[in-house]
Amino acid sequence: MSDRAIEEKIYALQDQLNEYAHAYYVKDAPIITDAEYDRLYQELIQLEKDYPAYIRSQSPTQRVGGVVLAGFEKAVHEIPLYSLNDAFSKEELIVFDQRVQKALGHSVSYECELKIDGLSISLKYENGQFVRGATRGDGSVGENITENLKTVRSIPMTLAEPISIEVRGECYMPKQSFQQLNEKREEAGLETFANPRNAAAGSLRQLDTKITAQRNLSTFLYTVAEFGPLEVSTQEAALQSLEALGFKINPHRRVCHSVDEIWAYIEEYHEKRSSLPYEIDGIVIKVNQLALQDELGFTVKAPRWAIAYKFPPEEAETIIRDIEWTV
Ligand SMILES: NC(=O)c1cc2c(=O)c3cc(F)ccc3oc2nc1N
Repeated sequence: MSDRAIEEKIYALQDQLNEYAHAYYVKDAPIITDAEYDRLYQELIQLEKDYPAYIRSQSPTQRVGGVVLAGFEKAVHEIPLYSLNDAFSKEELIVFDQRVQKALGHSVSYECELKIDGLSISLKYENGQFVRGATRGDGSVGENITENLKTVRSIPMTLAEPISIEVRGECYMPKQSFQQLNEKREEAGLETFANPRNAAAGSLRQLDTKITAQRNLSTFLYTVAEFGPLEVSTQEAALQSLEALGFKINPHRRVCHSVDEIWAYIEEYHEKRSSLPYEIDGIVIKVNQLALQDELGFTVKAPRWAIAYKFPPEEAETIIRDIEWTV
């Protein structure tokens, strides 16, 4: 075969395996069997060994890590990552809604999303290529964990469009992976992680990225640092654009038009919480229209156009149930 033909064969195989991985890790909808994927993957491993010149950074073989870092560099966030104000009752949501309506002079619709209990991350792309990944840190300066995030299979190395954009979201460890990891650590006499969030944080802070690669981390992206590159006018449309670009977006979101609708959504997912394959600690409620978000702006530490409703801690509910029982 000519060099040109070999190059084309290897690039085509890399692209094909990336498409299968996207279906599996981002869409949760595999299109071929694991055995078929492994067979093609082994074929690519052999071809890249024979022709290393054709190993591209976005090849699926580069997801397994292997870089051992000396430490993490600082990563400056040009656009700060804010935190959310919290609400713990329906009454506090009513106050939030009234404050929004008063500031805008009219009622608004809200995008409600599950509040994933993971680690905030920021992903930077230039002309469609992944160039930097960072933790939130203090909101202005985080840690550069690009090499670790390259091993997170749901994070695309190449976007569907060659745009330059910075997206933000949550990196998390699925509950099942968390249980399996702790079982292994227990057997090895290692300290176990307290919860999936700590396990995800510990996995992203590994200096040996081969270890990160084995932790089965995943992501849900939920916002862009600035909406310029996307021609969208609502949070819902922004999420659909991020999905079209190749990001993993949480499907359990809902546009609500009143606090009662928001509260119905909260009760529904408080019920469903234990059946989800990942931890959530509440619900995030955002003004859906992006122009209205801009009008409301931010306080020193948080957006005025969003609030996080936090579920009551589970153990508290157990105690209350026990007390009722003894009466
Ligand atoms: N954990 C989450 O699942 C989640 C977190 C945030 C934020 O922290 C957040 C912070 C802001 F300043 C603005 C919007 C946000 O939207 C968010 N949306 C989410 N779904």
